[in-house]
Amino acid sequence: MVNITEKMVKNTWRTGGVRDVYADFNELTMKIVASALFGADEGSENLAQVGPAITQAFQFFTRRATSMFIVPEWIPTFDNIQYNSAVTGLNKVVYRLIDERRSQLAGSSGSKKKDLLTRLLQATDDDGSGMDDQSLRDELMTLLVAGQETSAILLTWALLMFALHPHTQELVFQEVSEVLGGQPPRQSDVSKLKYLESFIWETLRLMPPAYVVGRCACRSTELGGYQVPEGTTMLVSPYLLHRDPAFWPRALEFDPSRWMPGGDAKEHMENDSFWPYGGGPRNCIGMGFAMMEVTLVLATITSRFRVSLPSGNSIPSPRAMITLRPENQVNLRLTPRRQPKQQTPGSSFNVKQYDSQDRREVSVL
Ligand code: HEM
Repeated sequence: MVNITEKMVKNTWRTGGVRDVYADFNELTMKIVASALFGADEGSENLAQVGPAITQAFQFFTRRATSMFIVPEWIPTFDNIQYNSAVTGLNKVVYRLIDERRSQLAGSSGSKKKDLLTRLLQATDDDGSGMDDQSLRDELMTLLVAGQETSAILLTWALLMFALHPHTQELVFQEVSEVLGGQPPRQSDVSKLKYLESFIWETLRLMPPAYVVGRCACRSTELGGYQVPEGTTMLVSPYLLHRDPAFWPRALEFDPSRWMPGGDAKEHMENDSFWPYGGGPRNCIGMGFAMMEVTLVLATITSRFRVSLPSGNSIPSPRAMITLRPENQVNLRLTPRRQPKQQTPGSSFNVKQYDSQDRREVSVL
């Protein structure tokens, strides 16, 4: 994760300037998730084919989700033809990857790759049988689709929050400098970056990428005084829940310190008024991956750049599609920071330096 982010920062963002961070994060999270799932290397032909095909399939579903009339997929409209060709392209790449890896693992030297594909290919049922190609393809595609865009959106809203609440950005910078001592972040640093974690929870509270979560009643029941017939789909909105003043004091205020020790937010994780990753036994399987990814990416970026909204630009707004994604481009200014001298990592960071004068409600979003 860090290597891929460092490459983006060194190659694409090197001199800073104004960038559409939403586009950059979509590319970045595609590379990260593809590398974790099937070891697709940056610049590889496989990755070059998967990225655009996923984007095309997503655009199709987005248009579908917001369209009044749904044309069955077998009718050869322009949209359907494009979608079917994207799926065919994706299948071709994923089946080829599975084939190649199967052969490598069967060969005498095995495969050095320790990604999810290798692990799934090595997994067996109690009767000794492994997964067939279609099940493998379905697993990989589910994780790729569920794990790429959501993380890109969260990273985008996080950078926008940095720009809108500069004092939180400086606090993250101080903590990151203190903990990392000028070195790139490592997995073991994640648990030490408490303020950054709080910042991410607060971004997820106000701007949850999965703004709505569905449940289907498997039998008729009564819920909150309403009769719910079997088969009914019900939608719960984390977006509304997280902004409800009945559950959240100062609900519209962006205040990461509410998640710090002594703050009042953590109890909401237990009382079901905080649902950015859903809830119950079918909650998000990728939560740990996403939190690690977003922490490492933000730590890498914060130590190198100050993020701001270019003067004269309006605040980018969200659009509730399948996910709560930015309506348009999210152009932010990245100003390179002077690199701090390498120092011994420490832990004297103190959130009491928090300056409340600069708090601002996010009702504009
Ligand atoms: C910021 C990033 C992410 C957010 C906000 C997010 C959010 C969610 C939400 C709200 C659900 C529905 C849970 C429910 O119905 O209770 C979900 C399901 C799921 N997510 Fe994520 N997710 C993220 C990242 C990821 C990643 C990185 C992966 C995998 C690499 C992933 C894989 C999945 C899968 C497979 C499911 C379906 C689980 C099931 O039905 O059992 N997600 N996610």
